[in-house]
Amino acid sequence: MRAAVSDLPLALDDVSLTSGATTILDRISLTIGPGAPTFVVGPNGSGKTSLLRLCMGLLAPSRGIVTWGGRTESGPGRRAILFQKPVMLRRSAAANIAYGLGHAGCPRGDRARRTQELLDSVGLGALAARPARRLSGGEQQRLALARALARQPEILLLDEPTASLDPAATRFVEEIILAAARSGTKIVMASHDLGQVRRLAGDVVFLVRGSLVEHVEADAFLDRPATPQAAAFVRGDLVF
Ligand SMILES: Nc1ncnc2c1ncn2[C@@H]1O[C@H](COP(=O)(O)OP(=O)(O)OP(=O)(O)O)[C@@H](O)[C@H]1O
Repeated sequence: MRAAVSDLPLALDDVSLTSGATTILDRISLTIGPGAPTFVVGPNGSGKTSLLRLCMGLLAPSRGIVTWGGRTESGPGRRAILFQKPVMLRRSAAANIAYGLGHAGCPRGDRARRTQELLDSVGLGALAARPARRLSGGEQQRLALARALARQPEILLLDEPTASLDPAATRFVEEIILAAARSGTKIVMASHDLGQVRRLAGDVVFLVRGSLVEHVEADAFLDRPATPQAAAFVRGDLVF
């Protein structure tokens, strides 16, 4: 199922995104390589979702270029993206996964077995027949992760996947994300949650009002922020 070419490194070179007179992202240069999860962090409206959409190839920059493994083509490649509120098909949990597998080119004869494996891997093996839309928020997020992982992405972009989950559900989702990272999937994840940054992140991309303020190791960001904005954000002060 995997293509031979790599989408890594994912690089933004002097990238801006504008809409009319509004600058959403302002001249960002950034290289994301393989390894531990990269976290995109910043206040509301700082451009995290827009950056993830650019990284997926869902948006084209207004200026600059985005490259995947040195290539500018923005086809679906080896990437998957998961939004905060996943959209489930009006079918069973299993059918949602099977649909993802079909899209990924999984042979029909292998789909039932792979579906069960993926459901088991996110703790939903017993809920295969449950209509997906009747699952709890945390279960739906786990199902969405399994559906995204069905495509065996090289890069998995996650937009605040635990934002509306309680601590137990958050922990479950974090474990799935870590397992994916350990098995070689590059995670690029937007989050507001500094505890989550400490638990999961390798490096941090810190945005304020569409500008890249810091791109550093997570420990450095949390313990030795180099800019006043990052220091204020880490302290929990309001950053505009
Ligand atoms: N198509 C668009 N047209 C105009 N402005 C937009 C568009 N998309 C996003 N914006 C604006 O760009 C800014 C960044 O939005 P974005 O959703 O990327 O930020 P975010 O950091 O993900 O925010 P949040 O943390 O609230 O989800 C916001 O002020 C938003 O209103």
